[in-house]
Amino acid sequence: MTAIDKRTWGIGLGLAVVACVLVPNVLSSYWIYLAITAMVSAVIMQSFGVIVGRAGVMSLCQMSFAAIGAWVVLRLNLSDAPGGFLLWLVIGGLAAVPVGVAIGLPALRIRGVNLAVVTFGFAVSADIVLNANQFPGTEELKTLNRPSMFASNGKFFILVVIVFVLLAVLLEFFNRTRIGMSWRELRYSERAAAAHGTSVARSKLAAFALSAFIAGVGGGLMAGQLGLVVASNFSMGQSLALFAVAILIGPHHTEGAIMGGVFGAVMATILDKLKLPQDLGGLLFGFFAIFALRTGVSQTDFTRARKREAEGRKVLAALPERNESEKAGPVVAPPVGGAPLLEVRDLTVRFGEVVAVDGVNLTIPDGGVVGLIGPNGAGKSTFIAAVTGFLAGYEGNVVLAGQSIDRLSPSARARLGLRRTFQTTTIAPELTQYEYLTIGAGRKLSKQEADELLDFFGCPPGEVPVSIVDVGTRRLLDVAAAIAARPKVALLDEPAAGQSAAESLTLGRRLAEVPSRFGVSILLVEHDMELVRAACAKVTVLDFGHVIASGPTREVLDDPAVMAAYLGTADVPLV
Ligand SMILES: Nc1ncnc2c1ncn2[C@@H]1O[C@H](COP(=O)(O)OP(=O)(O)OP(=O)(O)O)[C@@H](O)[C@H]1O
Repeated sequence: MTAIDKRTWGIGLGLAVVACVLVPNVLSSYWIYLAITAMVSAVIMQSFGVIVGRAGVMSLCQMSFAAIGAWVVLRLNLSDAPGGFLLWLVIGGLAAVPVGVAIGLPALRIRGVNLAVVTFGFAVSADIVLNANQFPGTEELKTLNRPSMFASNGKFFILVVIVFVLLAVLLEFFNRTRIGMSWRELRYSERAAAAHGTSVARSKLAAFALSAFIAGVGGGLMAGQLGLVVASNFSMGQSLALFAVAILIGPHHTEGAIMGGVFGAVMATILDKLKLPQDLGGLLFGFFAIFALRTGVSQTDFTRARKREAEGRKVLAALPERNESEKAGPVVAPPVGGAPLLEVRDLTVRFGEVVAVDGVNLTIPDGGVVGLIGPNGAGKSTFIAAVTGFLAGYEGNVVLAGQSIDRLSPSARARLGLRRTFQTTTIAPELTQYEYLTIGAGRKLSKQEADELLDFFGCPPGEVPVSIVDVGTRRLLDVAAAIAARPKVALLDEPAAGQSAAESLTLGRRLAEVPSRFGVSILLVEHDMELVRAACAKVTVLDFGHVIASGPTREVLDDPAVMAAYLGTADVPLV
């Protein structure tokens, strides 16, 4: 935890204590009740924070999970189950988890609006079931038994604050785990997350499970506040309105969850006082949320980004000027490498009638840097996609360190030591470079290790946020993140796009150094021949999906057939 994090946590906890002292002792019973409503909503907002804010999944059924929590708590209360309210709260939260996972299962195949429809469908079904049935205790008029310590509304407010803080701590812990970090990437790009070794399925299901648990606890707290609940407390309209608030405010940050809770409670009260229908609140939130959905940036994200960017700009302004020859570093002979490490045999990829890769054989030696070149549309990116598992239906074999990996998913291949970068990078702009390197590495990096990597690839200092880094540097950061994982082989797809000729040559020299310095062998797809000459001892040339030449770089690049393919004098496939 950084010093800033510690300070923020200190202030947050201090404010929680102040609220627990002031609210019960200073406010009137009406405002205490409203404060409880706001904090219960804030807990439910935390559940939106996980699924919507972190994982970027459009879930419209969080109130249905809350209903499950409330139902279980009231059922246990009705049968005077042992353990009391606090234990029932946990059980209520846990009861929502399997349902959350079940709703999350379709999320493994669909995303975006389609997934929103699935979750909305569940909310509608839950609505119908809840309206047709009463919550436990309603018929018997048995209201919830609060623990004696938290019996009064003032004391119950303190309990809700404690639960909120405990959940905030749990989330802080979770956000630092591998799965929690992966959510931040998942929100922007599932394929980038998979390329970093994240199991997208596990990561999404974990988000559904955790958010359902928190919503279930929120529902239980609502039962504790009201004594008895009715179906309309958990209607799909409520889910929609809170979803809109979540998009607008960004409850994945603790202050956002509180703001969302307060906003929801206050808006309901204002509408009530003005004798306006509550649905108007949902409508208003929805209207504003459209703007947040369009930009993908919530209020808290925006505020935090501005602060971070201002600090990042200061760091950039203080950097000493370095000329290109200083950055270039030593000239290293392109490494030939030793025994075969990645072997691709007879690889064929078809897209309908188009044969994008046609029986390609290619070997990356241990400790070597091999180039894969060819004109636009030759099949280079398709080759990388197939080898790394992103195109499942290929023919041929891919063997990594003697092990056939054809049946493995992209994330499993990444975890075995096969990393890739993409032609278009989609790094979450809210991350700092340090954070992105950690996600790429899949482990905690020491500051020294991260600094060394960033410096080696010519990226700015780690605390600079990605949002103020130019596109060319983002590509270098992507390469640094792939190397940070210390894979066996990294497959780099045009890493020099967006670089000047001098920067490109510098990158070539650096890549030549990677095997000896980081123990990573490389397949490099590039159009910049100077870079290829600087980095690669061997080159394979593709044209129309076929290998037209392969061998030592200098010989291959001087081959007339290769020149013809590049200069366009060959108007038929060269086989
Ligand atoms: N998803 C797809 N569906 C259909 N055809 C595709 C698909 N992806 C690639 N292709 C086709 O496969 C061929 C090879 O494309 P690929 O992107 O692999 O070439 P490339 O060598 O990487 O080109 P560039 O240098 O422009 O990136 C092209 O004819 C392309 O149109």
